[in-house]
Amino acid sequence: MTEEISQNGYDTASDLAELSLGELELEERSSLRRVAGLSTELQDITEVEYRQLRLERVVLVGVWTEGTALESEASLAELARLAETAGSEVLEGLVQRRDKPDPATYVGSGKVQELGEVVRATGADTVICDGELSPSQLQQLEARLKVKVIDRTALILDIFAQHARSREGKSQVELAQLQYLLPRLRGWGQTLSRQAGGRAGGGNGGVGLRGPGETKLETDRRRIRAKISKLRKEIQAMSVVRDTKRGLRTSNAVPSVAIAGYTNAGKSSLLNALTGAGVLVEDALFATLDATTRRTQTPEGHTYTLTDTVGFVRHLPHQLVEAFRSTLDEVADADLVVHVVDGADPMPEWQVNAVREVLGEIGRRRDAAMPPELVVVNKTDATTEFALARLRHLLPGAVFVSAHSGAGIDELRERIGELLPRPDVEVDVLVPYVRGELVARVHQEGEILLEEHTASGTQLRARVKADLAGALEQFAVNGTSA
Ligand SMILES: Nc1nc2c(ncn2[C@@H]2O[C@H](COP(=O)(O)OP(=O)(O)OP(=O)(O)O)[C@@H](O)[C@H]2O)c(=O)[nH]1
Ligand SMILES: [Mg+2]
Repeated sequence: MTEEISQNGYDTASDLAELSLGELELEERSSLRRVAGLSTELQDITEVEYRQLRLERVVLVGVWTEGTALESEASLAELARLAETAGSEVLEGLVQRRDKPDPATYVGSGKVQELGEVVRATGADTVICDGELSPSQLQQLEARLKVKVIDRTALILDIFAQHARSREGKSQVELAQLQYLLPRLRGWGQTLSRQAGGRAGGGNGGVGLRGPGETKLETDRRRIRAKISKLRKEIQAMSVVRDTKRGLRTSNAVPSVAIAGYTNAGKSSLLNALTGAGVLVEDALFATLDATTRRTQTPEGHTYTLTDTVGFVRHLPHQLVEAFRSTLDEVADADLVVHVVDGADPMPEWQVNAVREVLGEIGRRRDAAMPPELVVVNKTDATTEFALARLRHLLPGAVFVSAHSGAGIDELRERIGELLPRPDVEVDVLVPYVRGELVARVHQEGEILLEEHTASGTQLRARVKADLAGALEQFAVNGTSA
C-alpha cells in the first residue's frame, strides 16, 4: 500500500522525532489527522457577520512526507496564517502521513472521501492544499470534492495580489499569476467559471482568484502569453528607473544595506527602528511588497542606505521569485544583507533555511556571489531566555535586537558599520577652504586618519573610495594621492 511508509525512513536528527514518531501507530500515520487549534478565532458577532459576507470558509489539508509531527503541524499552522491573511476563515486542518503526495489526488485517493465528509460537515467552500499541485491533481480533487481546491502557491499569489500597491508590484504579481495559470488554464477554466458565478468581477473572485480576473482565464493561451510578454517588458522598463536610482547611489559611493528575511520577522520595524522611516508595520504576512530605501548613518557618521524588501516564505513560488527579480536584485546588489530572523517564532531555523534558500536562488540565477550576511535575531522581548540561548548557539555571530524596545539596536548599528566596505584609497591632500564640500564628503564617506587646519586649507590624510579620491587628486600633497 502506498500510504504506508517504512518506519526508519523518518529517523531525523531532531530530538523531537523520536518522541512524536513513537506516539504514532502505523495505521494512524496514514490517516487524516486533525491539527488542533487551527480554526480562525472570531472576536465578536459583528466580525462574524462581516466575515461571512466576504470570506471563504476553508479546510486545509497537508501531506506530511518528512520531519516530525510537530513540524508538519507547524507547516499547517503557517498555511492557516497564510489563509487568514488572504481573508479566509479556517474551519479545519488535516494532515496525512504519506511517502509522497498521491500523483492523482494529492492526498491518498481513499482519503479524498474522508476529506469530502469533513468538507460537507463543516460547510466549507474551499480546500487549500499545503503544496504546489499539478493541474490534473487540482482538477481531480475539485471533481471529487465538489468545492474549489487551491494550492499553497495560488494562496501566496493571492496575498501578493491583495497587498501590491505600486504599479511595479502589481505588474510583478500579475505576471506571476499568469505564469501560474497558464498550464492550469484548461482544468480551471471549466470549474472556475461555474463556481465563481455571480461573484465575478471587481477582483472579488475569492482566495486564489483575485488578480487577472476570470474573463482572462477563459481567453486562450496565446492571449495570456501575449500579456505575459507585455508585462515582462513593462517590468523591465520600470526596473530601468530603479537601476538608475540605484546607479546614482552607487556612483555616490554610498554603501547599501538590504534588509531581508522571513515574512513577519520584523524587517519593516527594524528599518523604522534604525532610521525612523515610518514604514508600514503590520502583523500580517507579506505586508511589504515594495522596496523602501532610507538613508542613515553609522555611529562614526558614515552614510549608507537601508532598503526594506519583500519577505520570504518556505517554498516561495518560483513564479514570484522570477517576477520580483528587479526587487530581489536590490538584495543581490547590496554591500551587506541584514537577515532578520523572528526570535519569537517556534521554528526560527526553518525561517533561516528558507531565506537562505531564496538568497541562494537569486545568487545562482545571477551567477554572482551574494553580499555578506549579518544575521539579526529580532523580537528578543517576546521570547524566552532558553530560546535565545539556543539561537545564540545555532547562529554564532548574530546580533540580538528588539525593534520594539530598542534593545541591541545600537550594537546593530555598530556591526553594520564594521561590515560595510571600507574605503580603500589612501589620500594625502591639502584642500582649500573654498572647497569645504570635499572635506565634508571625506567626513561622510571616508575615514579620517589625520586632519589639520593650515593657513592654505584643510590638510587631510584619509581613506576614501576611488571616485572621491579622483575628485581630490588635484589637491594631492607631493603628488602622492594613491
Ligand atoms: N514583540 C515584538 N514584536 C515585533 C518586533 N518587531 C516587529 N514586531 C511585530 O511583528 C509584526 C511584523 O512586523 P513587520 O515589521 O511588519 O514585519 P516584516 O518583516 O516587515 O513583515 P512583512 O513585510 O509582512 O514581510 C508586527 O506585528 C510587529 O509589531 C519586536 O521587536 N518585538
Ligand atoms: Mg514589512
